[in-house]
Amino acid sequence: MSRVPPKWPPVEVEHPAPHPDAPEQGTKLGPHYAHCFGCGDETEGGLHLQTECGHDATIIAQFHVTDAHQGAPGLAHGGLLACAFDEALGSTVGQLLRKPAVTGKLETDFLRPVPVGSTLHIAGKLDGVAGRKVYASADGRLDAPDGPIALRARALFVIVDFSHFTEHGTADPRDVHPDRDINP
Ligand SMILES: CCCCCCCCCCCC(=O)SCCNC(=O)CCNC(=O)[C@H](O)C(C)(C)COP(=O)(O)OP(=O)(O)OC[C@H]1O[C@@H](n2cnc3c(N)ncnc32)[C@H](O)[C@@H]1OP(=O)(O)O
Repeated sequence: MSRVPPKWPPVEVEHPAPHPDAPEQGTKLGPHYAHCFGCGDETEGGLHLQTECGHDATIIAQFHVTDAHQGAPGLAHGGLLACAFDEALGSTVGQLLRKPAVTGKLETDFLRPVPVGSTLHIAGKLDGVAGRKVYASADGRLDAPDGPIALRARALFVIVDFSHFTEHGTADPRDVHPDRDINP
């Protein structure tokens, strides 16, 4: 089976600089929402992704794989790994562009099994913007920032108005103000 990916990004894009308010390199980023399955600290069975701002406009996320994340005995479930990338890529878009966005498309290449007990080091970056479409990608390395690549993912995020979260979800409209026009 060919593993040659299609052209990425699939359309002509611009390469925006990170927003002036994007966090500086080394900044630890807490959960954007305590009940988020990907990063929340009040979700018992969640992924508890821990993210920080890396160098060269990257967002680095660490996912510690536990027994709660198994698919096959001793191995991480692929869907949960894809979820970790969704979260890491969403954080990359939100933190670097400071605009609310949702996942439109997520593609994941699973290159190596990810054992329980390992830590996946995910490095996300922006690949370009075309109107409301934001293209981002990430590599996930096993047990070290320079470990072997276990997964690769590419995603399209679509910039939305904050009302996306109040009309379709239960976000509080009072949370909207000019300094916090990002995902709730
Ligand atoms: C600090 C903060 C941290 C924040 C940290 C946040 C971390 C959160 C991480 C988790 C993120 C999630 O999981 S978000 C949850 C999962 N995702 C969702 O629930 C999204 C559900 N889908 C939708 O709501 C909608 O389909 C939208 C918003 C994606 C798009 O609808 P729309 O607003 O009507 O716009 P629409 O015209 O359809 O699409 C806009 C453009 O994108 C293109 N487009 C849309 N979807 C696709 C697609 N699958 N594949 C190709 N292209 C697509 C369209 O062709 C169009 O291109 P063109 O005509 O302009 O060329």
